[in-house]
Amino acid sequence: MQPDQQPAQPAQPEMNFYTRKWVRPEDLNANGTLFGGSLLRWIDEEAAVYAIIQLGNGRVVTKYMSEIEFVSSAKEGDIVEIGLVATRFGRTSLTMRAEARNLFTHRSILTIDEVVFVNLDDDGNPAPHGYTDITYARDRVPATHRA
Ligand SMILES: CCCCCCCCCCCCCCCC(=O)SCCNC(=O)CCNC(=O)[C@H](O)C(C)(C)COP(=O)(O)OP(=O)(O)OC[C@H]1O[C@@H](n2cnc3c(N)ncnc32)[C@H](O)[C@@H]1OP(=O)(O)O
Repeated sequence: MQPDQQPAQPAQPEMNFYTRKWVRPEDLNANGTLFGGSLLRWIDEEAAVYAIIQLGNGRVVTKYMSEIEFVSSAKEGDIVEIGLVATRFGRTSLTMRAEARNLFTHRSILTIDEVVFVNLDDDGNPAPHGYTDITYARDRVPATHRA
């Protein structure tokens, strides 16, 4: 390697935007734009499904969300895309990064650097999940939810 060359950085896993939500009248705030509570509910649900698929356990709970800044909004009839990517597999937790963006304007609506879910046992206590990396298959879907 030449002295002025930087070592290659490990590739960051790409964020996938699987979910699209149509902004309905009931999702609006008094300003006539997307109600933040609706968006956070969609993100929490999406993160729960993502965590279940990654950790192979239907019993996961939201533990922590880092700072949230709404940088733009959406209006009635817009489509909001929600993206997630796992950034850290802990012992009992999974940390994800989330982004919501407006499909029509391509503008980011918000990003959340850390959304932490905890894997629970049958008694509701944190339990080791045993995973260290992202699956792109459906191989960890809990047996109770497999066809
Ligand atoms: C395909 C199949 C579909 C199936 C079908 C789908 C249905 C899809 C339905 C979706 C539906 C929506 C579902 C939404 C999910 C809720 O809305 S859950 C409701 C809101 N959340 C709660 O009620 C949780 C309340 N909190 C608790 O019960 C306890 O705090 C917990 C979670 C049991 C953890 O207890 P604790 O004493 O903090 O445990 P502790 O061992 O200290 O920490 C556990 C882990 O959390 C981490 N942690 C603790 N504190 C923090 C913190 N402040 N920040 C970051 N990490 C932390 C620790 O570092 C540790 O991680 P690891 O190092 O082990 O990896």
